[in-house]
Amino acid sequence: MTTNDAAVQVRELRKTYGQKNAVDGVSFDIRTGETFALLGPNGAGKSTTIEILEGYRSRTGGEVSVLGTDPAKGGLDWKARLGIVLQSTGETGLVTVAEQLKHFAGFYPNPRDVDEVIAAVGLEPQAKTRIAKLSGGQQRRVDVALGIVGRPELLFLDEPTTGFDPEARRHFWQVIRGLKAEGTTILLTTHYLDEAAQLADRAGVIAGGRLVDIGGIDEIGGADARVPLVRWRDRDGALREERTHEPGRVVASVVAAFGGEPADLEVIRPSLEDIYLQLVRSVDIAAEPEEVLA
Ligand SMILES: Nc1ncnc2c1ncn2[C@@H]1O[C@H](COP(=O)(O)OP(=O)(O)OP(=O)(O)O)[C@@H](O)[C@H]1O
Repeated sequence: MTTNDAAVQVRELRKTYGQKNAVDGVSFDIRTGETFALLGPNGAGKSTTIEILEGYRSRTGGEVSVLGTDPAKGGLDWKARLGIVLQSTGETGLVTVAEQLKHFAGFYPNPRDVDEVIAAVGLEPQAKTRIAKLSGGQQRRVDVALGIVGRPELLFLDEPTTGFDPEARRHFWQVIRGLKAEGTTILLTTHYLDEAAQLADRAGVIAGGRLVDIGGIDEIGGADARVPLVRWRDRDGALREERTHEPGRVVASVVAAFGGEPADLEVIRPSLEDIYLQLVRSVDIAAEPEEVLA
């Protein structure tokens, strides 16, 4: 099932926990050098999928290839080609940031320079601080540093910026863009849709263990979901809206009809978050009767 430019291939992946279908027939590819975002609400099955790809979790069914290897059979050489930032590692060690990174760098054949990694994640002032004394967001940066110190071919980032302040998130995005430019393949999960829009080339949306959409980050939800919305308030106070490919024309005609500025006029271009929410809500509604019967 291997084609040369796919770093990850997943076919009909299934994972059950007792009666629960956590992952229910998911298929997708991640091309080499691509940043792929796996999006979905809490409990959708993202972490389970990622942990199977990382070789940390067994699967119930389906086929998986990661860098040409079945993760269930991946040895140390294969693991050394991966970088992993788990959802929460809770790095609370008594060692310093630099010591921990040096220790981890020793596990890899061709690690990055530890000082460079510390600078990349913005922890230079804390390099000699014990990890246990760092703030939550700073500890998260240590997790990210540990994920990239081995110069991975494939980097798994499971909600990497949770707890980051806004400036740290933007700094982190720059780090990821640098890794992308070097050719690193990245699988990202995040609940920050702006983060996915900033970083990902393609995305898959997973809900209830199923892939509900997949495509370029600008294609998720379909073209119709991106049609701008013009909204304004009528003279009688009612909110009016019109979806249109020509918002300028609609605004002009509304202004002309008003003979002036209409109240609460806005042109809304749906963000990835708007589109994602619509997609996930429509799946929720469709799934409701089944959930009740289950
Ligand atoms: N070890 C486990 N035993 C039983 N059920 C589990 C286990 N791990 C996950 N689940 C269940 O499987 C489903 C998928 O969980 P998963 O952690 O993969 O979701 P997720 O998309 O990563 O969610 P989040 O965004 O909250 O991290 C959930 O219903 C969860 O309760």
